[in-house]
Amino acid sequence: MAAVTLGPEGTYSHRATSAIADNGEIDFRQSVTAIVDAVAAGEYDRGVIPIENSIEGSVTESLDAIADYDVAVVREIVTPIRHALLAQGPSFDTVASHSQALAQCRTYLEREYPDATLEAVASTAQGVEFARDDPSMAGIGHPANAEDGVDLEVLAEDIQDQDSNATRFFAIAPAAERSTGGGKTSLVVYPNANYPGLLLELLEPFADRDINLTRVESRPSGERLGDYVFHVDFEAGLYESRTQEAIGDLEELAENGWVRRLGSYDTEHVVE
Ligand SMILES: O=C(O)C(=O)C[C@]1(C(=O)O)C=C[C@@H](O)C=C1
Repeated sequence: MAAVTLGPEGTYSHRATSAIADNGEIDFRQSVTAIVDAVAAGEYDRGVIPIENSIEGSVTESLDAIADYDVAVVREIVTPIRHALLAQGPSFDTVASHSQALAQCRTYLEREYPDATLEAVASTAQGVEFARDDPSMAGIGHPANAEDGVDLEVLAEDIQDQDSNATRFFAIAPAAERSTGGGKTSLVVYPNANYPGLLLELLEPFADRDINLTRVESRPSGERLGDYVFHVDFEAGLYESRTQEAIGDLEELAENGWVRRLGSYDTEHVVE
């Protein structure tokens, strides 16, 4: 199975992909949108993208990409994120990492390196590559990146603001692989309407059928200010009649917009 994820080698996305790629080939892209684009075009069987972090919240580029492209979500992968600070030595003036990782280590960086310049780069592993090439830079990423090629020093481990730091990834597939089986389902709803009580009406079909929502996130539709697309995740499969009924209600409410079924899936917890 050929899979694609955020590169270069050694990102957390790469680690999550290894857990589902069955020793198949893994290729890399520099952005989430490029990954979703490649899977939608049928170039890969699977793509793995970060969706949500327990400290920093949504990875908004991922939410927008799965709303914009026709792909299926076939699995969710939850993995702990334990960051290390890696450099050639203790004298550096710039810390480079993915914006999510820099934000997850905000308290540590403000306390220990208040004068360092923070540089957001495409991924954690990319930041570590910069540190490998340049003694004035440090990177934040998984500690295993220190051993790859020229050794880097692990200056500190477990520098994330919360010990329980975890990120949720989606495994995506070409749209034809959308499944109705699984314990969870994700939808994207664009009501294209704005009136008092709209959000309440969108949630009632789930409450009425005893379906537990696990996440509701709004993203700007891009059409006009104050107009939103809603990402809704819940604990039921598309195969269930209560889910089909709830989606039927949503489709009536969104008669001027659309409801996209991303698919049903199960969760995998990856600890390493
Ligand atoms: O840069 C990486 O290593 C990634 O896989 C991206 C990413 C993210 O976008 O959230 C994944 C997990 C961590 O939360 C930090 C960064």
